Amino acid sequence: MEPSASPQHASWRDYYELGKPRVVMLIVFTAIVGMFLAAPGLPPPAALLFGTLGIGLAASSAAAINHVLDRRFDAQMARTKNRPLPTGHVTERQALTYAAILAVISMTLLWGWVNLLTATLTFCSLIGYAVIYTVWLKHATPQNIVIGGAAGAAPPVLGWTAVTGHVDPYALLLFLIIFTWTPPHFWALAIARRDEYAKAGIPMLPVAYSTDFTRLHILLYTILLVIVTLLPYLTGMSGLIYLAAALVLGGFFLVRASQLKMRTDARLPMRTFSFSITYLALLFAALLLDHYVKIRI
Ligand code: HEM
Ligand SMILES: CC(C)=CCC/C(C)=C/CC/C(C)=C/COP(=O)(O)OP(=O)(O)O
Repeated sequence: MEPSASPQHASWRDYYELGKPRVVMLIVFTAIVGMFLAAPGLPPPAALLFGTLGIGLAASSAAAINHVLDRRFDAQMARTKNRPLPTGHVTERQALTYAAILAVISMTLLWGWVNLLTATLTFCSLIGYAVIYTVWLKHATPQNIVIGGAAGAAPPVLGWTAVTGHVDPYALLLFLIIFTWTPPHFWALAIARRDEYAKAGIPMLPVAYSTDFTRLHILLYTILLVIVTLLPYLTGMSGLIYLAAALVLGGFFLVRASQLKMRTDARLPMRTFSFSITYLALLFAALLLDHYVKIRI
């Protein structure tokens, strides 16, 4: 075994990877947008700072637990086999200790400096992803990511409650957007990685049914997503800047999803997956911009 593969050589980079930093960055961004939308002016600095840190650390802790619980499956897939646990760079004990430290800091910040509701909901999201999705849902049903998507959709609600202390119906609209976005986001990748999921025995939609069936469902969810993204405008939460962004971005997503349905070009699934990430980042950026530069007719 290479010296670098020994647990004694776990580097900061291995720990950084355990927290799935790129996914968590977008999750944290959606939480921050929730905080800004919850406040008429600017959110209180303590809620902004400790809320952001607390939610980000909880999401990273959940991701580290996912690395531990999924280590045997990760070892079987090309996409995940170089993660810190399958390579032996980090031991299970090290990863769990790291996850526990992050979770304790997160809960201390949220409970102590934000509010109990945000701490409780964040803890539920952590358990939802790290345990309920990873251990049970992922292996139980091809609807795994539809149901498990609730944990990933929670952050804007967490951001909102960090500022107001209550769950607002507008925050639930943001939840609904991410909840509806998750199936096209993940299933596009699942088509590209279908054979690996099949090899690992994980019943993702393209494995349990077919890639054709999955392509159809990506298109159907994308149509639903475009409709759901109109709700912030229709309910008066957001103005015309947001509406224009939702329509343009939604139009591009529909084109991508339709191409994916109609063509068998092998590059399309990963292009759709990458686009889904840009889409969500820009949609939430538009919500934020619109909150401060509101144009109405
Ligand atoms: C149950 C819900 C979700 C599932 C099953 C899922 C699945 C995945 C998978 C399998 C990857 C590839 C990761 C890798 O190769 O390391 C990924 C990447 C990504 N996901 Fe998700 N995702 C979900 C929710 C979310 C949410 C809620 C967000 C953000 C709001 C998000 C943002 C991202 C980003 C930014 C990446 C790219 C990471 C990179 O560049 O390595 N995902 N997702
Ligand atoms: C606020 C809070 C605590 C939220 C936690 C939510 C969270 C971290 C969601 C991440 C979603 C995600 C990366 C799923 C990957 O699925 P997978 O684990 O099946 O993918 P993989 O095969 O890449 O590991």
